[in-house]
Amino acid sequence: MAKPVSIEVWNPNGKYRVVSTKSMPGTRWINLLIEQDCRLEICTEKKTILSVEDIIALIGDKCDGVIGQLTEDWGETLFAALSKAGGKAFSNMAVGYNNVDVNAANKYGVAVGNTPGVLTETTAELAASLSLAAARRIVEADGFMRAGLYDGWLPHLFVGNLLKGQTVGVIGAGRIGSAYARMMVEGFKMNLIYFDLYQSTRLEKFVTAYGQFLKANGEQPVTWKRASSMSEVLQEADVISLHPVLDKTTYHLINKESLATMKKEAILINCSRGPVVDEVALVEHLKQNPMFRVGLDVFEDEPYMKPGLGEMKNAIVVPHIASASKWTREGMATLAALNVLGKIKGYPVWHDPNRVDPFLNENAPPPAASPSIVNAKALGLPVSKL
Ligand SMILES: NC(=O)c1ccc[n+]([C@@H]2O[C@H](COP(=O)([O-])OP(=O)(O)OC[C@H]3O[C@@H](n4cnc5c(N)ncnc54)[C@H](O)[C@@H]3O)[C@@H](O)[C@H]2O)c1
Ligand SMILES: O=C(O)[C@H](O)CO
Repeated sequence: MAKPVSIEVWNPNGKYRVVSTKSMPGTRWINLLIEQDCRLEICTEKKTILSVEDIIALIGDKCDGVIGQLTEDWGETLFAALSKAGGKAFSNMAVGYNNVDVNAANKYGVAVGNTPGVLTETTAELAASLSLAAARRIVEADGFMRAGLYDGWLPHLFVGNLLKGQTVGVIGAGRIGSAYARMMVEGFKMNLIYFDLYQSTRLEKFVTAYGQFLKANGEQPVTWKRASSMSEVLQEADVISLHPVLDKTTYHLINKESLATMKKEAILINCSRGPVVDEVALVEHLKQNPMFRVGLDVFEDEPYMKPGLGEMKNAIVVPHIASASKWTREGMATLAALNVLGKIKGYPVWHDPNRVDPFLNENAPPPAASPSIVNAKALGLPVSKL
């Protein structure tokens, strides 16, 4: 028998019971649900990561939909429990859904939502921040200053890397990877090399046009190259940022062998998912190559770091905050709530998950659709014609 879990209740007499496993930023998502006759229960348990047992207790005997988090294990057990309680809607409050077994959701006919687009620029900005912080050794220098070690300007003090004219490498040039590439190319006049399973024509066009602009103004034009393999990117780039989805093709993409092919003074950024990098191999590489630097937002066994990582001066580590801007987090909450609401109300699925702006406009009612359902096709859900 699962232990009861503490909750806060909104609109107790609502017809549809929706559960959110965490409190989420903003109030728009709450209002949108209660205006549409939902009784909303928000879990108020103090512990950060809820167990499967906790979530089963939250689902209870009758539940129409759940908004969950990327830290939760949404597999067979939870989808079976949700389906038994009459629920057909789940949404992660995240764009990544590697914590969700979509096949299990399909088996129980549960729609799985995610929150693309609203976090693209925010996440790319954190990847750019880590790139700059690593290149210019900002965290090390800050620690030095606070420790009272600064006793005057010196020619060799915290010398780092100039980005201008260097090559930025992007692995996974989807929404976030492309936004990051544009920031680094336009902001720092870096050349681009990227690897993705698909061609990113818009990104290529952008770099070409910016290169032409620079040339017309008497500056060195920036260039782009689509690599035919990931190893080409690792060998050629000075700064490499990882932005693929996590699946079996990207697990430990960066490992002992691939690290060995990178430049000794390269910078590696990971704002995708921890297991894309073999963290044990990375720690060893950082020890052997003091001029190699990393900026990590995600870790292989979150919330833990592999032994030794926290002591490395050439590593910058932050706690999975890439999407943590107020606008983005409130928007993620809105999209997640609307994914669940849309399925409960029988709305179609939005036609383009890359263009979710209409759902984020606070001055207008959202479209009658679920913004992004990743298994819409498998479940045969209708698509909005708007
Ligand atoms: N750190 C964070 O807080 C944070 C925030 C947002 C997203 N993310 C992660 O970033 C990922 C990407 O998000 P997005 O919105 O850009 O998704 P996206 O689907 O637009 O982009 C992912 C890209 O990866 C590519 N890809 C897939 N397999 C590949 C492979 N084997 N090699 C190279 N490229 C491959 C895809 O073709 C696609 O272009 C998410 O899945 C999530 O895990 C993390
Ligand atoms: O996948 C995601 O959305 C992130 O990891 C959290 O923003």
